[in-house]
Amino acid sequence: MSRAGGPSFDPRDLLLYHVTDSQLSLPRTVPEVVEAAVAGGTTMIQVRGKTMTGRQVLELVCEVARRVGDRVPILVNDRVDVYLAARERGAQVAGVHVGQSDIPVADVRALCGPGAIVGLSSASAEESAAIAALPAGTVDYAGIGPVHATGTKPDHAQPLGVEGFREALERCPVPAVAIGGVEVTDARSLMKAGARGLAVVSGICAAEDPQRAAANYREAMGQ
Ligand SMILES: Cc1ncc(COP(=O)(O)OP(=O)(O)O)c(N)n1
Ligand SMILES: Cc1ncsc1CCOP(=O)(O)O
Ligand SMILES: [Mg+2]
Repeated sequence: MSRAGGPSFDPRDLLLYHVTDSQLSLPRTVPEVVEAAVAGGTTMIQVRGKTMTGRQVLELVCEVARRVGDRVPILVNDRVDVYLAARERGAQVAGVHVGQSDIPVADVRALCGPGAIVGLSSASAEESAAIAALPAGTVDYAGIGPVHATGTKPDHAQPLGVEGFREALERCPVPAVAIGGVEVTDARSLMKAGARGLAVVSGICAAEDPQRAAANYREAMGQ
């Protein structure tokens, strides 16, 4: 669907969605890891910096966008203000991902406009079903999880497992990625369950070779 104000969302971009983590990327920088991951087949990036200041996240988003913003969509985790400031600076940044406790997604859509890509987290069939009650075009995609327990998000909800993921996906009116402890060995079952893609933090940025890691996910997905 084409929307005024920016590029339209292509669900195929969800295929291998890398969410960044500065600590897990060490000793490499996030932009270094992102460049390697994109070379290996990552199709979308979310800059997530839970312990960083707004200023630090803004600088990071602009640097990541400068390096790969013309190749894959760059989203900002949580921070609508950072997204808007990055756009104001001319950075190629595509949207925002929020969760159930962040700024309500309808407000995110209103602030970012119709051209932004807006993602919402779901941790259950009920949260997925609630997306259908929102005005059409509010949410472009959902991040459903955690599939497995993960140390990357200490405050995560009860893990769904692949069967719980399938149930939450069945009620979801928008394309969805699986997130949370997703390893290469999960790729086939999650895609078979209907995931449009996999969202991965540590599996890519903590890997010795992030480019190879991204390529391994793509191979395991058969795409
Ligand atoms: C693709 C994707 N899905 C889910 C999340 C989790 O978002 P949220 O629940 O807001 O948690 P934080 O990431 O903000 O800790 C995500 N970031 N990306
Ligand atoms: C951001 C987020 N939301 C649910 S689980 C999670 C962290 C996923 O990280 P990892 O891929 O390292 O398990
Ligand atoms: Mg959040």
